[in-house]
Amino acid sequence: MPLGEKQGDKSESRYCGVETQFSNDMPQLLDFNINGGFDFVVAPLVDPAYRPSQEDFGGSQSGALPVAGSDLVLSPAEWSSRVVGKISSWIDLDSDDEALRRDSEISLKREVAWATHLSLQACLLPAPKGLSCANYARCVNQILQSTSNLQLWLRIPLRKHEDGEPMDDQAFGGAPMDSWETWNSFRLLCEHNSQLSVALDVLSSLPYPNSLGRWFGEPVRAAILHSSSFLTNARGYPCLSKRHQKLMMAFFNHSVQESVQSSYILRNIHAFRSTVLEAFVFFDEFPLAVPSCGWFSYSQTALFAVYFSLGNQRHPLRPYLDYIGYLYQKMAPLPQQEQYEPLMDNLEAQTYETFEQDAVKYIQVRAWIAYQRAVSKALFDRVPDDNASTVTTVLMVVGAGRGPLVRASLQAAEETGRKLKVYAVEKNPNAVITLHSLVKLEGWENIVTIVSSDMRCWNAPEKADILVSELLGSFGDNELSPECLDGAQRFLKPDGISIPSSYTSFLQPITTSKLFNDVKAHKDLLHFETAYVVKLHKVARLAPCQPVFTFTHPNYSPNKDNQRYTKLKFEIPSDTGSALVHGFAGYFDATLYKDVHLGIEPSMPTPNMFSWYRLKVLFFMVLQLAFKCCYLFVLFLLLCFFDLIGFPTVNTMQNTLPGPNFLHASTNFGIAVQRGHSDKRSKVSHLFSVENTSVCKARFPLRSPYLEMLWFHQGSSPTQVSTIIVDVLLDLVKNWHRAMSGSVPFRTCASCLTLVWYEWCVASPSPSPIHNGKGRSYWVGL
Ligand SMILES: C[S@@+](CC[C@H](N)C(=O)[O-])C[C@H]1O[C@@H](n2cnc3c(N)ncnc32)[C@H](O)[C@@H]1O
Repeated sequence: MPLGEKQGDKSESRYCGVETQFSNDMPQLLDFNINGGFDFVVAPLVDPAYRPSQEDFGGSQSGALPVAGSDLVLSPAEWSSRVVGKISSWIDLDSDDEALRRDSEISLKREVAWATHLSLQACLLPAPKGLSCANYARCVNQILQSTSNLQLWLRIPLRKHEDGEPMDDQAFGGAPMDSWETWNSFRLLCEHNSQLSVALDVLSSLPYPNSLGRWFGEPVRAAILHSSSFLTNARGYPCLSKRHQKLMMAFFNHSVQESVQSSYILRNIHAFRSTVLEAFVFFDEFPLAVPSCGWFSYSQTALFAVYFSLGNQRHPLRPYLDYIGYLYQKMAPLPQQEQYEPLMDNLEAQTYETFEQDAVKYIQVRAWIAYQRAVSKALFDRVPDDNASTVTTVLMVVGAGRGPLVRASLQAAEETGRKLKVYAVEKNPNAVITLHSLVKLEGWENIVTIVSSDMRCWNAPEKADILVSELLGSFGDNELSPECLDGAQRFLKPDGISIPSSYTSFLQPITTSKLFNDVKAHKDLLHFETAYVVKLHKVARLAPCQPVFTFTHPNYSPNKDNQRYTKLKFEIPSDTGSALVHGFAGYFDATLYKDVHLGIEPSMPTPNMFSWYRLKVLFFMVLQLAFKCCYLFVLFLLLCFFDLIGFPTVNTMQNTLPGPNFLHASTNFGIAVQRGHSDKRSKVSHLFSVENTSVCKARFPLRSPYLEMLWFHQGSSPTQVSTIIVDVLLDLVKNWHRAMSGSVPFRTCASCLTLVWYEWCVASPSPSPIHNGKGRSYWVGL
């Protein structure tokens, strides 16, 4: 039964399963639990008492696996939609016991092969038993290479040893202090395979919030809630602590799965029940199906009988299920915009393109309003009331596009009662056609002059009082606004006003397995060097944003230079633990004029603005309702008029570091960023990327995890693409050399570290690659 049907809810967080013991009667097992309200079972596929080595001593004469029924006992649809295979939990591939290790490997492979044969969607892998999981990961990686549809969920206890806490290394087989590190090692050894994800065991005590936050950037497919994590309320029903509730909500919101285990509740009712069932709450895409009827296996029958005798036909875990359903229902209804989010994750989908078009339109609507306010304020400052009817202000919209800023400027003039003369400068001839028809349509011929030209080479007939432009990218300057405006400011009066007057870019390190895997799927470096505009959703923001570059206009500095270099040091909260930086989120904030801002930097409250996310929500809600209720539309317009709705911001993932940019950030780290123009053909930089960081950490301790990044920006033409080059501190490079030259096997080394030399060629249309000796060489396309 889904936890709740919410309008527009397509999330994976609505389904709830139950972990069962081994039963050789799958139909009965399924029937009992589905009738009990669960959507699926997580069931062992093979008798846990079985060991492959028994066969050597005649333990199994048949050669067949002691499985939970043949493939024919359930329909293919039931196997696929109702059963998650639980791989034998005794498996320990890193055991010192040779026989156990060998049995483990054989069993793991056989059970997964059986699950594949049954067409299961997923299997739950047991948690790594100890600190070392290299052989386990190697074996899983091998399996993943030959499986295409099966998802493997690695069970990981949600625990991290905090300072001052007593050590409890017995739990989960002596798992390490920070289970995130176990997961990180494992997935790195499995090369970020997208079929490998996490099933988090949520225990009664939770790590600190910052360390919990790391999981939101990880592919958590299931959360397993243990009944021991529940409290009992005054009426005797199970409930969760505030912290657990908050975590659950966060999981729901991230479409992460949550799971609950039930030993506590069952033990309260009847001793043996604690070994019978464990409850899961899953948020997954298991389709609903009408379960077939059946009867119960011995243990299930016994359990059921006890319930009958208690006069209670409910599943013993039903109160827990109901409580989770209640929490889910308690969440605010999903905004309509959320329906589009999955589309936004996939930048290449046509549906995303369609949605993006709408979002862009809305962003523009909001921008125009902010621009109108900025122009109004500038007009008030420029022309005193007494001169309003006599002085004509010359305003140039440079990069006019299809005319929205021309319209915003004329509306500002009307609003302030100032006289305006507008030049609309646009280099795109197609947009100029639209501009001409707009001017004709609106009857602006006497006020607006259209100039079809590049602003940098246009000879203006007169100088402007106000220069209005919107050439900003999501990372501020990345669409070459500084270079264009520097070219245009020669036709701004010395005391003239530029709108925007300044803008700043921001960076923030993030963990985001999802986006990383999407980029990695392209299997080339080019995609790692691309900046993506995405809705950041499944990300862990590891440290607060930091400002990167600021540009101010007009810029009359004698040494005007758009090259920039800065170093950023990110402070990761001390209770976070280790973290993996997949990339950086980029943002901007622009001052249009005085207190009028446009921005998407999340932590900086921009006056009278909402985030893009919330505004997008507002837009879709209001627009749809407007068709139904005119007054709401009027309300929307009023809000716009009084600027109570701010400009929508676009959250952006700027994958600004080229290559797979990993940095094991168990301590704070920094990057250095340079922006600018280089015409030296001989300019060679080093790109250092650290992959498989835990291995890297173990073999080459990064004494100073400090990454230097040089960012060169093609400064001359907006039509040319800029490139980003990373330089790395020498000690990191030395580590790499040391690894290459000896002790470490090449393969391991190559998967850990990649050192690439770039040549950055401004002039050459086909830059020549520089060979880096033992490493790979790449082209840098400009
Ligand atoms: C981001 S769009 C903004 C368009 C419009 N102002 C709006 O708000 O919809 C930037 C516009 O500037 C134009 N543009 C960019 N560089 C230019 C240049 N050097 N000279 C003239 N127009 C330019 C582009 O063609 C594009 O139409």
